[in-house]
Amino acid sequence: MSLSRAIPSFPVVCRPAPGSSRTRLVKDLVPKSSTGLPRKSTRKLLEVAPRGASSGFTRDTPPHSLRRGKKLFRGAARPGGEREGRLRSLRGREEVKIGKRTAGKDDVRAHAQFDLSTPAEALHTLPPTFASPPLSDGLLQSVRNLLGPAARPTPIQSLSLKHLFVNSTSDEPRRFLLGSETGSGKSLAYLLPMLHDLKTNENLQSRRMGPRALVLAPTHELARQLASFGKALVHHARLRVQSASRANVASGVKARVSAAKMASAFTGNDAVGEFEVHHGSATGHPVDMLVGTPAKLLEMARGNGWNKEFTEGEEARRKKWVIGRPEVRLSDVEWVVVDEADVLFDPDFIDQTLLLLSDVAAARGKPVPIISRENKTQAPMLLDYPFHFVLTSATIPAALAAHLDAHHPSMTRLVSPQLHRLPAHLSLEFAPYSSGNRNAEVLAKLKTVWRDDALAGRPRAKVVIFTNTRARAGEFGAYLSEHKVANVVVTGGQDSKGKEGSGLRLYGSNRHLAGFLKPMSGKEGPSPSVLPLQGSGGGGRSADKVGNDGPHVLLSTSLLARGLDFDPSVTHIFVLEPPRNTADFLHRAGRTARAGGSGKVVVFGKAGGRGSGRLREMRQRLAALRARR
Ligand SMILES: Nc1ncnc2c1ncn2[C@@H]1O[C@H](COP(=O)(O)OP(=O)(O)OP(=O)(O)O)[C@@H](O)[C@H]1O
Repeated sequence: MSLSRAIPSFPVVCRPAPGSSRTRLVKDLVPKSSTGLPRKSTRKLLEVAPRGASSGFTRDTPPHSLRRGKKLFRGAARPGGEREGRLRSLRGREEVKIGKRTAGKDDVRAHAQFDLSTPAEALHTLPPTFASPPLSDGLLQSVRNLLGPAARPTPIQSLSLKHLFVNSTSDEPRRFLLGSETGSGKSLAYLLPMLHDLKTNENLQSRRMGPRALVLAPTHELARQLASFGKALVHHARLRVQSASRANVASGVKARVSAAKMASAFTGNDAVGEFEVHHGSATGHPVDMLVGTPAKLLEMARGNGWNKEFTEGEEARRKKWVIGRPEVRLSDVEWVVVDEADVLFDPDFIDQTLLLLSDVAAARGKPVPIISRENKTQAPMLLDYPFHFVLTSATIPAALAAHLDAHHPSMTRLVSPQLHRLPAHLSLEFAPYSSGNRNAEVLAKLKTVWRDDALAGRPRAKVVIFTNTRARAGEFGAYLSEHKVANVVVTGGQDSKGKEGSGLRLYGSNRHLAGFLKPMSGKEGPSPSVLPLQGSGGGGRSADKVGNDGPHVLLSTSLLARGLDFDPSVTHIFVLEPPRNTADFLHRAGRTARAGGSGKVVVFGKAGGRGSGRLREMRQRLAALRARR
């Protein structure tokens, strides 16, 4: 089959909204509204890890030793709209019934934002260790190298070990939603069964041209990190993992790579720049797992410029807009994972995501209907994708749950008991601005953190500061520079002219970001940051090796709040204004206190007057999540 024939010929009925996905992600990650599709009566399989498992990062004892029993919960069928109606009628009352228990206002608030329909008390026997089987020997070795020999699976990983490893001869597509709090190891929870399956069913003789697994992520930064993680895992399994995302280079540096080089990266030859190239193996077989944003993967599958408005006629010729050659074919794709599914199914991304999924289905010879959120009158229809389909998220907004109810009613939802909660060892401080000079107050707080570190003999904390706008990130970065505090600003709209990129303030490149991200190891042994886990929750600071000569302050918007695995040396998150919704807050806060480690979030906001309600509201919402039983 030629590459062009792999591209579906049906008309495109949905186009991504204008502006890059990256730009829109920076603006707002709010799941604004549901897809508009009516909720459907559904019966699905739900299972939670036991509550006693806590965050699950215990190293010495199996995390599930406190299990109280076992039971597979099958959620009762829910008539369309029942939950929404129930919530409406509940608002304003002090105590209400949710399921079998009485809930307070707190629960009602939490229910309004997130899907909490998975009951918390369904208890199970789950695998307490990483073992072979079900893992292959090679994967097990990689896990031990990455996490240390004593590492135990987290609850979401135990659920995955139990349910996602199935008889490899089964043709039945696996469909799962994995939900667990930030930093709880969801990447491994989907990578292990997927890589295991790819290895088990590997056939080096077949003339395969395209990837066998796609992992979708909302940002290039996350795509690159997931690809690095995947590479570390497949070291012993000898599979090929590739990031489709271009390097995030410093301002003014151009890193275009020719289509020929792109193509060669997928056939085992070398390339530079755009791709992190895994040098060709002896067999020269193409990439097994490809990670990228939906926009990037669509571009590779359909050809560069496929979504430009003017592809034919005078204007196109004038502007030299020509649809490029497809660089990758989708007919070999057996697995699709949607990481950060709540974002990729939110209104800003859902069209691209669904289009890519339908392209894969069509390329595999089983086209599915293309649904469009614009066509709200459509009846819910099943999307029976001909591949294994796994979604993961640290938050399950009601809109995502509605989409799954409507189109994937049989999808199994596996959730950890800590879903929609802050990490166990994360402390929270609210810091209302007390003067008109907000910048000075934040700087003073920063200095207090570092002074405390010095007094305690700890290495200086790295601090990630989130703002709601790019302008604010840039402005505060400039202020810090004036006060001799080196910082990096990584936002979706860096100054491409490099105007402000001089001096102490750096406009983010991969190198600068790397100083804050957890380094990847896996070949020789665990990375310094995962070896010595200290304190009750483990996850002590890494050795002072991770770019600690560079800036200790990173400023960003929501761009970096999703999925990125920050180093344990990032012990503080500053949130300069309350984010627009709780989900965004949970993701920002979750960049610290990862993998059972500890950390602190300081939330700034107006103390009084106009706009002060947002801080109060954020407090109430977080209290609601905390109070949830
Ligand atoms: N079983 C384990 N024991 C110890 N560390 C682990 C374990 N599983 C994963 N980790 C580490 O935990 C960190 C967080 O993992 P990961 O990024 O997959 O979390 P996540 O749940 O996807 O978070 P987010 O929701 O923020 O994307 C990683 O550094 C990973 O190496």
